Amino acid sequence: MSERIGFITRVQSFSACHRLHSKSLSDEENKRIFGKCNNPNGHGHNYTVEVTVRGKIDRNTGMVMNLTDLKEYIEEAIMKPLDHKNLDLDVPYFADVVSTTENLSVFIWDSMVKLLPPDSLYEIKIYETDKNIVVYRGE
Ligand SMILES: Nc1nc2c(c(=O)[nH]1)N=C([C@H](O)[C@H](O)COP(=O)(O)OP(=O)(O)OP(=O)(O)O)CN2
Ligand SMILES: [Zn+2]
Repeated sequence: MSERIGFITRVQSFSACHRLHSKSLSDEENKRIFGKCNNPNGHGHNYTVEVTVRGKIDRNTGMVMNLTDLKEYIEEAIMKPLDHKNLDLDVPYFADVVSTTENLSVFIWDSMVKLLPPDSLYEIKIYETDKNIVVYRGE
């Protein structure tokens, strides 16, 4: 039988607060562009992240990857740096990067890719709210 390619996804939720504010824009521009999300004292989200890994379904184990290993990588790359944090103040990456969900997806991609086997990370999908969803595939 030829090799089969599978996709596995693990879902993880975390809570964090942030403020959408760009240091390269004036206060007026920040207020105009980001509106209520530019509130000086920030606001919070219960984020849900889907991490999808692509790979060969191993003939011996029947797995693309052991989901128990994926769970540990997610703990390192997502939960430890982000859960119950102020993204802008607690995560050095966001000191000069606006903490939009697009940029958060890039941060998570860059963190996950360091832990996973080469070329295995397929997609990071983040639900910032029930209605606001961002997908990043490393491009
Ligand atoms: N392209 C992006 N636009 C916005 C982002 C983002 O990350 N990328 N983020 C925000 C705010 O941080 C915030 O998430 C918006 O929340 P809110 O408007 O409350 O969310 P909903 O649209 O789901 O709420 P409803 O008011 O119920 O529609 C803004 N833009
Ligand atoms: Zn927000």
